[in-house]
Amino acid sequence: MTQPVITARNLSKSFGSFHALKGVSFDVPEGRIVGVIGANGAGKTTLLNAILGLSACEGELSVLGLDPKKDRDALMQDVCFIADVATLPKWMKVSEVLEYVEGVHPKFDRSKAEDYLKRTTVPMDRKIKALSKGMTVQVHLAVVMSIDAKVLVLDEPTLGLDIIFRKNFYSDLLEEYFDEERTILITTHNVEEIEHILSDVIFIRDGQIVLNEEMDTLSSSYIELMVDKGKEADAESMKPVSRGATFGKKTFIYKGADREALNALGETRRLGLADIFVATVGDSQTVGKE
Ligand SMILES: Nc1ncnc2c1ncn2[C@@H]1O[C@H](COP(=O)(O)OP(=O)(O)OP(=O)(O)O)[C@@H](O)[C@H]1O
Repeated sequence: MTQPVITARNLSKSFGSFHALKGVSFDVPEGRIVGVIGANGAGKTTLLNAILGLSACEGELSVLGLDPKKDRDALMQDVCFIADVATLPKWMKVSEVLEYVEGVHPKFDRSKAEDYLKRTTVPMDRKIKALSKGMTVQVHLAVVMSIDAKVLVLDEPTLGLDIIFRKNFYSDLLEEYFDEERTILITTHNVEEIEHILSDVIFIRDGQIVLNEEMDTLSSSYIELMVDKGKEADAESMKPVSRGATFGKKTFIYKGADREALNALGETRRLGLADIFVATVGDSQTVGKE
């Protein structure tokens, strides 16, 4: 078996007395697109920053066989990222940003970035400070998508972008950028927009991983049942993981239950990732429900 691209063992991070990551362990193999999903303040950015060597953590962490904190310069040859605060030098023109990245990054393909930007309304000769918020993100994404990296880390990459660009971005990411030699880690609160591209999902709550599963396994194991009147006791006996109500009927969510048996008790349906998150992580935490 090939080495995982990312290996984390018992990773912890504290800010003063506050524990933002509490003993997190996981592996990410090559060629996966992993969604890191969690509520506000759950620890997603803290985890991604550790992977990028931007902050020191306790525990063991290896990315492409390197220690991100000690070997950050070497790691950045093969790792690319966009943080939720997309910043670019405000005084530069868009064309100068591309020129600059071309000068400093040997794996940057300028013509590819220009092609991406041709599909937008971003003017090449405008200064970054004169772009709209969404346009700045578009420039940043065009740069990142044009670097031949092994690991791409995207922290809320589409914040501030319009819906059409967001859809196009994710389809470009899957169709044009991704291949089995690349690995992508992505966080977003718009879970519905990314669930179709994910191969794996990690749910984080209060600095801990509460679920780490392949997307296919996850979506096939959760079923929602809208219980027929009079069958509530039978539905309850099949041990739902969460309970709710819609249109005056009880709705129960099951993990790994026999769908045939559930069909006899009412209407069943598969759940989307946002609903699975709410069912497993809890109603007090919200994600993908904006
Ligand atoms: N530099 C810091 N100093 C103190 N506390 C911090 C610092 N950075 C993060 N935290 C705290 O750590 C926790 C996790 O923050 P983090 O940014 O990782 O959350 P997140 O899951 O990315 O949230 P969001 O979805 O809101 O971006 C939060 O409670 C946050 O306030």
